[in-house]
Amino acid sequence: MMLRISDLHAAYGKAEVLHGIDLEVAPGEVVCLIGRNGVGKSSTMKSIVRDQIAVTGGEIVFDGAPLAGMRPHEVIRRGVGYVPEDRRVFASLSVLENLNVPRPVAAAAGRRRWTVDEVFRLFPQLHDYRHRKAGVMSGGEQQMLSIARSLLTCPKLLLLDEPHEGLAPKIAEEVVDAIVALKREGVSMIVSEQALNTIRRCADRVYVIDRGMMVWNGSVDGFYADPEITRKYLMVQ
Ligand SMILES: Nc1ncnc2c1ncn2[C@@H]1O[C@H](COP(=O)(O)OP(=O)(O)OP(=O)(O)O)[C@@H](O)[C@H]1O
Repeated sequence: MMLRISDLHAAYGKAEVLHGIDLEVAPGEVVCLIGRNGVGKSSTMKSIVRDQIAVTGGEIVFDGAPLAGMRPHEVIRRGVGYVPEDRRVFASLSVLENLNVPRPVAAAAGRRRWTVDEVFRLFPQLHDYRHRKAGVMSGGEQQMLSIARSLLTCPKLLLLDEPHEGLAPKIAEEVVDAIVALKREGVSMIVSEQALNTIRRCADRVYVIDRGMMVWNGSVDGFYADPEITRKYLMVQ
């Protein structure tokens, strides 16, 4: 397994928000994590990269090694790319300057190496806008930039937190195109979503989370075959 999360508990201060999450990602697999607003999708990703949240129980093993006790930059250096929901591009820097922020990663065994030229090939629009300040670009362009920047850390596993949020359908489709292209390159991914429509084209398996617990997992087809799952865990009640 590329990633194995077992019985994960995590908290903000004293408030536990994850109550025993299990999740696995095989090499090259795209797993979709879905659930309503506030159920713990972002918290699950933050727990993997040790970002702002305290892991209070359970285990996360990435690429054969437990991540316990690591700082965020160490997790990223080991090969986890993280594209947070708020994208965190540097608004006053140009596209090119944003892409020069990650320190170049030395080629490591089993890791696909990405260069700025290659990410421009994946996102030609970013090349056209390379001298433009990130702050004036659209949400979709900023999303592409955030993904492009994380690729420069040469991840084996990419965490995309609601990459389609707030994007027009056409732009959201372009993000899915990029996910499909990355999948072809062998990058494993966890993509969080509030609904499954945009991810249908690229997900291998689905995990449904509700109030800090994993309530269902299975194939994309299995998910669609059971409308009760959507009714129970995804519709606004
Ligand atoms: N920094 C924080 N401090 C305290 N509580 C938080 C913090 N961030 C999130 N929470 C709480 O943790 C729970 C899970 O939130 P999380 O952001 O993981 O949900 P989500 O499924 O990703 O939803 P969203 O669509 O809002 O991103 C929520 O109850 C939320 O209010």
